[in-house]
Amino acid sequence: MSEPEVVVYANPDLLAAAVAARLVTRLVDLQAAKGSASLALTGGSTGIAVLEQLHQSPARDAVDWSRLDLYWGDERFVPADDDERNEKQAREALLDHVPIDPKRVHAMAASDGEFGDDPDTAAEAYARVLAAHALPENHGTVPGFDITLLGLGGEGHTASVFPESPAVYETERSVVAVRNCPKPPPTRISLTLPAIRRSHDVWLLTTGEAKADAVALALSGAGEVQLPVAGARGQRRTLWLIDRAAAGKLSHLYQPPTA
Ligand SMILES: O=C1O[C@H](COP(=O)(O)O)[C@@H](O)[C@H](O)[C@H]1O
Repeated sequence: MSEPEVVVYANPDLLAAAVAARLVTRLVDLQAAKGSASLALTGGSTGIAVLEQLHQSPARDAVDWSRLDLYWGDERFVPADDDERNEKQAREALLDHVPIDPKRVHAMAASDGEFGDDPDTAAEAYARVLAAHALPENHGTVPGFDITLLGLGGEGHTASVFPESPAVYETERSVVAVRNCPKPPPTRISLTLPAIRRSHDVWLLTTGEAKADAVALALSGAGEVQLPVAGARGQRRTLWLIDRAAAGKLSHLYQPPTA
């Protein structure tokens, strides 16, 4: 498992543009090296801002979108056309604007979808999707995503794994239903921390002073039960890509150079 590395950007706009550029470079390199790439998307303000930046960037055409598998780290369990849905936001920000192969877009079910209004059934179905795409070298039932993008909450949740919730104790399942979330909407589907940790790279994206305590705690050895984001690590690389405000309670070593 990799140790966290931190990159601090001066402001949220710069962060979104720089992460979009980093994504293009990494996806192009992966596709050149092995033909295709896999990316797990996040919801949340910073993750969606990155997708919007990618949409605006001419460099997006360097990616072969037809050779990309897309997954989600979590989903709000609402109807398909609900504006809260992470998939809907990602489609509007980017996916509707690039020539992606629809068969390679692996979204979690909506509450009015084929599994009905039962998040447990929808979570089990997504676990089966993951298992079907796991390769022998993944040694299990989860694909080793090349890149997993994650956000975090001020209380330390990541994906939809909240502090002290049943999901944070899950060690067997790759995907779980989550109920009674402190952040609305209350019902969600989420990858578990063990599934996230199968990723090659985990990129944690966040901005703003409201996240500064969680960032500082996660990077100073907090436990994942109290602060789930502390348990989000990649096998190859764990990158914290944050703005100056979110880095406000870290040591000066993490601060960007002053202009
Ligand atoms: O609800 C969610 O929130 C988190 C963080 O969102 P942010 O707007 O505070 O950046 C996100 O990581 C997660 O995917 C999403 O479902």
